[in-house]
Amino acid sequence: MTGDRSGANPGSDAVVVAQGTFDILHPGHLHYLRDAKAMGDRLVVIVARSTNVTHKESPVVPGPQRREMVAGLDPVDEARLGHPEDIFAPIEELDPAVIALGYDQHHDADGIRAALADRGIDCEVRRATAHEPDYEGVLSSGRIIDRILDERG
Ligand SMILES: Cc1cc2nc3c(=O)[nH]c(=O)nc-3n(C[C@H](O)[C@H](O)[C@H](O)COP(=O)(O)O)c2cc1C
Ligand SMILES: Nc1ncnc2c1ncn2[C@@H]1O[C@H](COP(=O)(O)OP(=O)(O)OP(=O)(O)O)[C@@H](O)[C@H]1O
Repeated sequence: MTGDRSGANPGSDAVVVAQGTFDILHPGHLHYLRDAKAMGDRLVVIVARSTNVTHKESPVVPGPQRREMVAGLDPVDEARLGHPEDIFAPIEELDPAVIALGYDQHHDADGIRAALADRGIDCEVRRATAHEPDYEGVLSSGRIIDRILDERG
C-alpha cells in the first residue's frame, strides 16, 4: 500500500494506529494487530495509560511493561504509551491514514470521526475483526486473570 495514501500526508507510508490496554497478551491481541497492520503500511500502537483505563478493572501490568511487550510483536512497527489526558494528541502528531478500532472496543466510531473532524484530522476509522470464536483458547486478559484466580487462588 506504500505510496497510495490519499490522506493528509500523500506519498508517504500509510500509518495505521491501533490502541488498547494489552494487560496480559494473548492470540486475540495478535489477531487484532495483524488485522490493523493489513490496513496500511506502518502500525503504531498506543498503549493506554493505566489512569485512563476506567471502563474496566485497572491493568495488573504497569504501562511501560505493557508497551515493551506490544513493541516486540511482529506486526508492530512502534508502540508508545498514550497521552495522560488527551487521547487525540498522539493522533495529531502521528497523522495516521487509519485508526483501527478493536472489534469490541467501547469507543463509538462515529464519535471518534466527529472529534477528528473538529480537529481537522483527515483519517479513516475502521473496525478490526474478532479472532475465530471456535478457537480453544482464552482470548481475553480479564478471563485469563479470572482463570488464574479460580484455579490457582
Ligand atoms: C483513537 C484513540 C486514541 C487513544 N489514545 C490514547 C492515549 O493517548 N492515551 C491513553 O491512555 N489511551 C488512549 N486510548 C485508549 C483509551 O483510552 C482506552 O483506554 C482503550 O481504548 C481501552 O481499550 P480496551 O478496552 O480495548 O483495552 C485511545 C483510544 C482511541 C480509540
Ligand atoms: N479475541 C480477540 N479478537 C480480536 N481482537 C481482540 C481480542 N481480544 C482483544 N482484542 C483487541 O485487542 C485490543 C486490546 O484489547 P484489551 O487490552 O482490552 O484486551 P482484552 O483481552 O479484550 O481485555 P479484557 O479481557 O480486560 O477486556 C482491543 O482492540 C481488542 O478489541
